[in-house]
Amino acid sequence: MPVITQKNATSDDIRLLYETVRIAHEAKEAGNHPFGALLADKDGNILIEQGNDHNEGGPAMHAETALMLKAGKKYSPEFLSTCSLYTSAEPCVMCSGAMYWTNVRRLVFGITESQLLSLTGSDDQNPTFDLPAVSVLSHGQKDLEVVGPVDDEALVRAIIEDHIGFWNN
Ligand SMILES: Nc1ccnc(=O)[nH]1
Repeated sequence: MPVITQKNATSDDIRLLYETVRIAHEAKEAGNHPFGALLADKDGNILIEQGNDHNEGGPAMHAETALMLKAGKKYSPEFLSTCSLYTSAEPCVMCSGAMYWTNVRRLVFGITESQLLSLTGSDDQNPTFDLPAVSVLSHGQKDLEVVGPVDDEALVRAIIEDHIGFWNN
């Protein structure tokens, strides 16, 4: 069985989650869904940024999956095992899978998928799952660290802001 460690966010994690809020906002301004993700190295340097890209890539082009596809092409699995995936909203089953296969071993997310579901409802464009990433990842074979949801009111408000009034539910 894999070891899934759940930890609290560090101040660096919070800083990088605010960056995902900015990326999500930029995605929304570009006509995509308000989701943002980034890959950071173990020192907290941003290596790749990626917003939701469904306009170009279709409905499966979630920010996290798009990010993992780029990361897996650019870096070795050994290096990626030392990196973290940061995302404004908890990755869905597809994106958790993309993280797993790309060999990124640390996940940091802001709000849960369940919280996201309460924002999107059954919107045609984003009929959100209600499945914790840990539930997916705990069925794999890799040891991973998961941080989230983050208990920081200001950050949660910042994440949610771009979703309010966005979804038809
Ligand atoms: N967590 C996410 C849900 C839906 N779309 C995304 O790009 N990301």
